[in-house]
Amino acid sequence: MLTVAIGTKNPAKVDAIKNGFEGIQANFIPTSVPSGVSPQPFSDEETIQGAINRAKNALVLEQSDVGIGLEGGVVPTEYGLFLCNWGAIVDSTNNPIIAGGARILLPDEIASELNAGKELGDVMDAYTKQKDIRKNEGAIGIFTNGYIKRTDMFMHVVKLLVGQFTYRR
Ligand SMILES: O=P(O)(O)OP(=O)(O)OP(=O)(O)OC[C@H]1O[C@@H](n2cnc3c(O)ncnc32)[C@H](O)[C@@H]1O
Ligand SMILES: [Mg+2]
Repeated sequence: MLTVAIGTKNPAKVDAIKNGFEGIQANFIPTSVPSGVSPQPFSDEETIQGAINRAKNALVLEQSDVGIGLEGGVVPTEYGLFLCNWGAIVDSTNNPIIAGGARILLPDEIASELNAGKELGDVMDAYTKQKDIRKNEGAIGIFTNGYIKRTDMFMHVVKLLVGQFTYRR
């Protein structure tokens, strides 16, 4: 059976990966690996690099057939600060395949906290007076009023990855 190393133990990401591998029998191994980028990535490039690093680190650590990494970040634009999300999938033969997720603008009061150096996960917990928003509906779930939760958004990314991966194989 295909072994898939997952470069995180965050349940919002792990569930997205398990559900995104629709129709494929696989053994999933969530594992803690370094992203190799800052805890709060601040560009598409840095967020992509984090996703690729997680995928490669997980593959090597677990000696699996496939490694997969998901990374959240933000991107400053003239419209404000966007949430961004990226994923990467690797096997031992291929260059990583990458795919991006939905993006929405963060409210200015959240953006200013991030610009001051805080991590979105911590800011969201303080803003909502809840714990571990990042492991549950996420910022995207809060600001879309629950219409798109973090795991839904990441599952879409995972399907983009798995689809490209199986097409090329
Ligand atoms: O355990 P890991 O896999 O690291 O999961 P994480 O929730 O920290 O996720 P990322 O490292 O990919 O996200 C980078 C930062 O952005 C935060 N973040 C990203 N998306 C978020 C969301 O939708 N809701 C809350 N925090 C989010 C997260 O807490 C980190 O501070
Ligand atoms: Mg993190």
